[in-house]
Amino acid sequence: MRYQIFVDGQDGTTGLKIHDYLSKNSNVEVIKIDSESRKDRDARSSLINEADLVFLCLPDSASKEAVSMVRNKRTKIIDASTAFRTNLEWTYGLPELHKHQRNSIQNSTRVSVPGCHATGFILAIRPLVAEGIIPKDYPATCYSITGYSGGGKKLISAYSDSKSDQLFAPRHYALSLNHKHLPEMQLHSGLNSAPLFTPIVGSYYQGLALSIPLFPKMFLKQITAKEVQAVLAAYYKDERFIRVMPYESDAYLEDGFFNVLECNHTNYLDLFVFGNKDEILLLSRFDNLGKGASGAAIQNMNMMLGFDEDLGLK
Ligand SMILES: NC(=O)C1=CN([C@@H]2O[C@H](COP(=O)(O)OP(=O)(O)OC[C@H]3O[C@@H](n4cnc5c(N)ncnc54)[C@H](OP(=O)(O)O)[C@@H]3O)[C@@H](O)[C@H]2O)C=CC1
Ligand SMILES: CC(=O)N[C@@H](CCC(=O)OP(=O)(O)O)C(=O)O
Repeated sequence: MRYQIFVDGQDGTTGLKIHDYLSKNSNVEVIKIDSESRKDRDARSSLINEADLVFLCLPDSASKEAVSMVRNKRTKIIDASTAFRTNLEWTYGLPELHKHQRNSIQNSTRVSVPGCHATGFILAIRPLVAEGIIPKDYPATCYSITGYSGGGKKLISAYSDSKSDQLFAPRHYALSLNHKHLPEMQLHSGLNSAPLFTPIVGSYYQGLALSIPLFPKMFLKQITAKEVQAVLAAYYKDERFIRVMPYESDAYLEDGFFNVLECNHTNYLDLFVFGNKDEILLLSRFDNLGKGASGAAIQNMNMMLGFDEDLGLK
């Protein structure tokens, strides 16, 4: 049997990338909406209820509207927006979160895809909170550098169409310190409060690296950077897509610089630990359109439909 799949938001950045993946999967049949009807409520509703699984690749408000249109118990939903990521009736689509999460996703009909920055933060810090190394009330901070495709069609066209010098420089944003990923960062990291988070968008298409500076003197246990690497390596040892890199700070620099693009076009998330006796830096690197969005969405679909979790992903 081939599963019927509909992508609401099929012509957007995340939707198009999901289509690429689906086109290589012979177990699914993609049903499409006419482009000019893509915002027509009745046309969308009809396809949503026809499908076995629907990806929502829409702004939050349109995602909520789509969910309200489901009239049957069969249709499973994977939502890429921020709308349901902290809704406890939904399952957070991060199978590597802890040992029960994969099972929850497999049995769920409503899964939200984590935000890209949130993915990088949670996967790096959560094991250290769970292992009683970092206290729950640790005042965490993090910063991120990301490609402009994370901003969807609007930001992509701003970067592709403009010749403004400003766009050649990295640019901070969310400086009111209220980035939309903060609630999920708090809920799923195990920390009592959200980190102080400052993202930076760069003049390149895709690829993300999120850094978390840490002071071990504020930890519950005394531990070196090298031992932190070992804790993360043990925590993720059976995870196909999380690669905890060996503790070799200098090995990751090319001519003195870190390569943020190395995981592009894959579903890998690489975790690095750098440090000295007084300071530790956790760094997660991945493709914002891969493990940060469409790759993660496909990984969730594979689990929800009973395929191999890595089917079509590399
Ligand atoms: N880009 C990324 O890296 C990531 C994005 N996300 C999230 O995924 C969702 C989609 O993002 P992204 O693909 O980047 O966004 P895009 O802006 O690239 O695409 C969104 C698509 O949704 C369509 N759309 C808007 N409103 C409606 C509606 N009412 N009914 C039907 N279609 C509608 C748009 O139509 P039109 O063609 O007219 O613009 C567009 O094609 C967002 O919630 C975003 O936050 C999540 C993780 C990463
Ligand atoms: C450059 C840029 O604007 N990036 C987006 C990331 C998009 C993303 O992962 O998240 P959502 O799914 O929550 O939209 C941002 O930081 O808001």
